[in-house]
Amino acid sequence: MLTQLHPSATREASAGQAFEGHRPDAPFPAACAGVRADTHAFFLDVDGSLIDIADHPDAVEVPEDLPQLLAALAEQADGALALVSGRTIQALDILLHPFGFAAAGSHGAQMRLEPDGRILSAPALDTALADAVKEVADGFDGVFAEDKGTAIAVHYRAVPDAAPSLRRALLELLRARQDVRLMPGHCVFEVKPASLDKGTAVADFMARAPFAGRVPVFIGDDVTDEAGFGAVAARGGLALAVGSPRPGTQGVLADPRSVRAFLTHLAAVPQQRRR
Ligand SMILES: O=P(O)(O)OC[C@H]1O[C@H](O[C@H]2O[C@H](CO)[C@@H](O)[C@H](O)[C@H]2O)[C@H](O)[C@@H](O)[C@@H]1O
Repeated sequence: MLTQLHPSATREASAGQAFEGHRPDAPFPAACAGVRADTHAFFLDVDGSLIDIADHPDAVEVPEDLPQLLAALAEQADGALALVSGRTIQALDILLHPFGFAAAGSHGAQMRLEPDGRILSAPALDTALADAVKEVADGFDGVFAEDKGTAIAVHYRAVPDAAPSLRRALLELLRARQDVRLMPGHCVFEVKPASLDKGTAVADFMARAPFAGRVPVFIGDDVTDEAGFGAVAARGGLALAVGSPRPGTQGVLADPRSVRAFLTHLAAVPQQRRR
């Protein structure tokens, strides 16, 4: 599924490109052998997997041809490609303009499953909780809260030493709550619905076309991706870590550049076969 946020998006994707900027620095892990665009479904984490981590969420640099590369692979996979991110789907659409990919946002609290581009969303966190989380964040110099509606990320990248006391304060705040949980990520603590994660997102996608019947592949770099790794493993799929091995992964791609090289390879193979 690829929503046309821009009228020429699908036509541009169909044209096919070489994506010359993404050459692998090293051979792909052995676990990648046999992965094909026409038989597999692709679940892709964004920050730290498709794009490099930056000092601030707004400071990330998206390689110029990444949207086009993802669109080309989505087309080769008959739409069986979804972004599975902690960011909101609206934020993903801005980063990957002009395309609106199938996506899970806010760690599964938002889902875009249908070709009409509609976003299904869990209820926003209650205002009292959101305000209390922001108050905790405001109590730490260099910490800031990113309110995503359905989840709040509390970022401490500028002050890593604050992590233990920040975590204690947030856990104390959530002590009586069963409906939300605190999830750690890269220099961030996320307050999010307890029942939704990247694993529930993968399960939702895999239950419907064009994902159903394909072998799922999840690529991610963080503890927040582990539910996604588990969901693909439960369906006979492949979990690939980025950077260093993570529990439940069968191979490691060195960095986002290597991930893009692998996706470039996958997008190119069927095109070559067709000639
Ligand atoms: O699930 P992901 O696609 O990996 O998104 C996870 C979070 O990404 C963003 O924060 C992270 O990336 C920032 C930019 O590189 C970095 O500054 C921050 O320290 C990281 O935690 C995003 O802001 C969050 O909302 C996402 O949940």
